[in-house]
Amino acid sequence: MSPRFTDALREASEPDWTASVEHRFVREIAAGSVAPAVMATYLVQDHRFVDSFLALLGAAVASADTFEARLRLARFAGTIAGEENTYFLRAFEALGVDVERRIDEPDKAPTTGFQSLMREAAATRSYPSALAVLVVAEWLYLEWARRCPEPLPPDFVQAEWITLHDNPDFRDVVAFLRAELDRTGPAEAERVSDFFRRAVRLERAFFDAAYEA
Ligand SMILES: Cc1ncc(CO)c(N)n1
Repeated sequence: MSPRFTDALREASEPDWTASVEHRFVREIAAGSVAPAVMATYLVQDHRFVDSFLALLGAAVASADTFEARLRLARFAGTIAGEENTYFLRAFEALGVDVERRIDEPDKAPTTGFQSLMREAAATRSYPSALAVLVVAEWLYLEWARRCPEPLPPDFVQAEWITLHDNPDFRDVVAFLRAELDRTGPAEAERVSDFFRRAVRLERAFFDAAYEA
């Protein structure tokens, strides 16, 4: 039996995939021991990631080939714009990150890298290319969050960052995105593989960057 298209993509993205889901950040957040300064640096950068991610999700809404997919993607965009953005604002408050810092802190290289990768994927106006980057972002995050054993850390900033990426609705989103890429990706396998590979490399670098002052 041939493997699923998305399983083959993940396999081809090693060793970066495993280095990401087993990253120091993941081990620390599972234990509730991410230093507040690291968490603040990470979340300031990630809020900008989410901005570009939403733009890419919009491109996927526009390029999807079925009404069902458009509905599912649009509902997911609602979750990010609502629940997830509210988490960021509560976390910034708890960590003492003010608006000036959120605006003034320079982008780190992986943040810039993601912004341009997502803009490039959106500009193709190809649904599978947009999906390739979306699948990496959501599947890889589910895979690390799933590995965090109970009990959750007492600090809500760390606990909710885990549960935002491991809950029934999020699992459903990942299953949907993977199924869509399995269905539409093989027709553009070369371009899709390239986007997937580059996105996984950036995920690893994004975690690394949280530890660089
Ligand atoms: C860098 C990064 N990758 C994936 C996700 C999940 O959307 C995120 N919030 N940030």
